[in-house]
Formats: sequence, structure tokens, C-alpha cells
Amino acid sequence: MLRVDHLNAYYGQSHILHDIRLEVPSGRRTSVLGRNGAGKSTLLKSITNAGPRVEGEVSVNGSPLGQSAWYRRAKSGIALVPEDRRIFTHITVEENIELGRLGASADRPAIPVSQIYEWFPMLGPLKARLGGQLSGGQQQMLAVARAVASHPRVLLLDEPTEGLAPVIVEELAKIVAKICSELQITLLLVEQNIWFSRQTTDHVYLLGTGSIVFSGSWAEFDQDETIRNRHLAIA
Ligand SMILES: Nc1ncnc2c1ncn2[C@@H]1O[C@H](COP(=O)(O)OP(=O)(O)OP(=O)(O)O)[C@@H](O)[C@H]1O
Repeated sequence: MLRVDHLNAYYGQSHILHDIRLEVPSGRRTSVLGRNGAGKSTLLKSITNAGPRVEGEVSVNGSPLGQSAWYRRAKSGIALVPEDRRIFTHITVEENIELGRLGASADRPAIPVSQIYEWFPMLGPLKARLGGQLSGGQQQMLAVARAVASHPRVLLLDEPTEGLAPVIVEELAKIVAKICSELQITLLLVEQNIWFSRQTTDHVYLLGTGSIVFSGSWAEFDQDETIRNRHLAIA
């Protein structure tokens, strides 16, 4: 289980996240929706300890992460796919995946590259191509594949659909749902694309400006028109 308790996050004097509490049970998949600037990326960076100053507690399977550094969190099984993807542009697709595999540990052996190509059929034919020669959609697939290759316990996805063509969004939704189910990954997705979030998760939090303003199932989310109108750009 991923648990965030009384989390406050700051950039300098700016107090960005206020008393955030959320839980994703082991092997379950949850979305955090919110407008631009609500603090979604800051939440994921707080969970990975990669950026803001953080107060409060993050724990995985009951073990508090304390002040541990981002690379220790990665090694303990928390994988982040950042909004800007950060794939290595000067090495090949396969080398990017191999780098992801280095993040595995003894109790979670790295995923074989052949399995990655089975889950991401688009990447096999591109394995010798440099990361920088890929399209945006191909780069996003590679960024998710690299994270999955480390066999994460907890996968954090930061707006993976941003800038992607609808056909790629559909493919990515199927792939993410399938892999999370097969590997029993605990997924926390931050998104503005509600369609993608519905396809891949079964619980939703809504982040207003820095605070959680809703938590529930998709059915409950659909019933709460007021909160949707107030905190999302959609009706
Ligand atoms: N490095 C930083 N230094 C100072 N302020 C920051 C920094 N990064 C983000 N912020 C501020 O924190 C707030 C939340 O930003 P964040 O990127 O977490 O929002 P978001 O919900 O992910 O939005 P988006 O969808 O635009 O990425 C914004 O007001 C933003 O200007």
C-alpha cells in the first residue's frame, strides 16, 4: 500500500500542498485529477523526494520512507515517469530499457527485455534507434517501458497522455492496465485526461489548489457535478 499522510510541500516560501492524505491499496490503481497548477506534479515529486521541501509522511507497505533520498526510494520499488519523460536521447531504445532494469532488486527481479517488447509491441522494431529520434508517442511508451522494466512495486505516472494522439492514448491505456494487473503494481496516476484515468484506475482523488477536495469511485465522481465544475476545466 502507498500511503501519504498529512503531507505539506513547499517551494521556497510557497506552500504548494496542504495536508494531503491519500492511500492506494497494494495492487490497486488510483487517479489524481486537477487543473494546471493544482499541484499534481508536486505531489509525485514529494512522494519520490525529488524537488520540493516536504513535511508529513509517505510510506509503502507500512514502512515510512522518512527523509530517504530519491534514489533509495527508486531502489525500494517506487518508479516515476515524469511529465517531461526524461528518456536518454543519445542512447538506443534498448539501452534505455536496460537502464530501467538496473533499478530492480533481489525480491523484484528485472523484467526481461523480451517481455517488455511483448507488452510494448511498438518498441521492438525501434530497439536500435536513438531515444532522440523517436516521436513523442514513442518516447512516452519508452518512458513507461523503462519504468516497468525495473519491476516496480509502486508506479507514479505524471500526465502520460499529454500531447499524444488519441490512438496512442488508447494503446497506452490498454498497456498500462494490462501490466499493472499482471505485475500487481500499485499505480498512482496524475492526469487531466479523464477518459484515460477511467480506463486505467478505479478510484479518483480531485486536487483543488493544493488540497484534496474529493475522494471516491468513478460512480461517485460522476454524481458530484458541483465539485467537478468547481475544480476541473470540464463540465
Ligand atoms: N520548482 C518550482 N519552484 C517554485 N514553484 C513551483 C515549482 N514547480 C512548481 N511550482 C508551482 O507549484 C504549483 C503547482 O505546480 P505543479 O507543477 O505541481 O502543478 P500541476 O498540477 O502538476 O500542473 P501542470 O498540469 O501544469 O503540470 C504551481 O503554482 C507552480 O507554479
